[in-house]
Amino acid sequence: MKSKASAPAKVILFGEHFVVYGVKAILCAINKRITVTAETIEENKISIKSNIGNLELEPGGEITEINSPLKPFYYLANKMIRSQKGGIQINVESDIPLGVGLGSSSACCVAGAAAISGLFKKISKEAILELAIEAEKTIFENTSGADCTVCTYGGIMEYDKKNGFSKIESEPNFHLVIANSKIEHSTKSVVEGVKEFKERNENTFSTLCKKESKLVEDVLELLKENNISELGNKITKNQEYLETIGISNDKLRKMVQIGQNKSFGTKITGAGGGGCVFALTDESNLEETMNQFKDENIDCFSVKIDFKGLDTF
Ligand SMILES: Nc1ncnc2c1ncn2[C@@H]1O[C@H](COP(=O)(O)OP(=O)(O)O)[C@@H](O)[C@H]1O
Ligand SMILES: C[C@@](O)(CCOP(=O)(O)O)CC(=O)O
Repeated sequence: MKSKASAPAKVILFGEHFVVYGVKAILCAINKRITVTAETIEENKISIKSNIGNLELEPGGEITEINSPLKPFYYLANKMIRSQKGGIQINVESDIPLGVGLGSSSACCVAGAAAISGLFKKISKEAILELAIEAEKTIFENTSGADCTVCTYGGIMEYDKKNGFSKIESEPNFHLVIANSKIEHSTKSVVEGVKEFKERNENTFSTLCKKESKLVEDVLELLKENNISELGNKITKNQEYLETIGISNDKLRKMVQIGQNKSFGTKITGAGGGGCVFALTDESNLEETMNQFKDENIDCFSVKIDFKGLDTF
């Protein structure tokens, strides 16, 4: 028996960090994917193969004792296999760069949850999402669940901690150029740095939260109108707020400047401190924007919104 699923990467378009303090963020899924194939096997083992390494263990192991980036897959396989005889072989194929804020971990957990559960029974998307969030918590306990949600449902969504997510139904036709600083970041430590900034600058931070909230409300209107150039101005504004809270650095600032030359607006996406920036473009300035990064030897690629989300085969 074989089961296969794939899930997309994601970008935070607006509101990272402020979302931690209750402000609404806007995220979208992008057309880079992780595909997971699961197969039942006769041997009593869980075997995981990926481009980042392999893991082979018997079922029934203690999850807290496993020290491997492939732990979420083991968690899922172990949970689904229960008392059944035999084992599971899992194969992971990815075109999402890892550890740079594009949600490779969430895509793994969502595709993994769907492929592995699919070996035993058909479950709803809601149930797959729930399983995926449980699996993601084995590597990042404090996940808000926003990343797994957008990987599951695809498209663009607004998200806040209190009300959860709500899909944005407009389908803006933009391209994002993603440029990778190749500096891996630790979301946890960057988030801690922002907390320290907040404690030292309570008034400034509270003003920024209000400004970000207003910006996000404006963006929701602009998305309905598909007003790309004005959306670009909001991206530039959002980047200023991210600079103020100290999550940028020389390399990211340089990359933002390069993106600004030809795109409608460029900003950091995700935690910052490293990771990626994205530049908003359409057909008219996509190539020129890509060339700006390439001329400076910065790794970049273009993506579109993925409206499909989780796909099962
Ligand atoms: N190709 C892959 N194969 C197996 N696991 C992967 C792969 N890509 C990502 N992962 C999982 O996701 C983790 C990276 O997640 P994280 O550091 O949060 O970065 P990101 O911002 O890309 O989600 C890895 O440690 C691993 O657990
Ligand atoms: C900084 C933050 O807003 C986003 C982090 O994004 P990422 O892990 O870099 O994809 C933290 C969070 O929302 O939990």
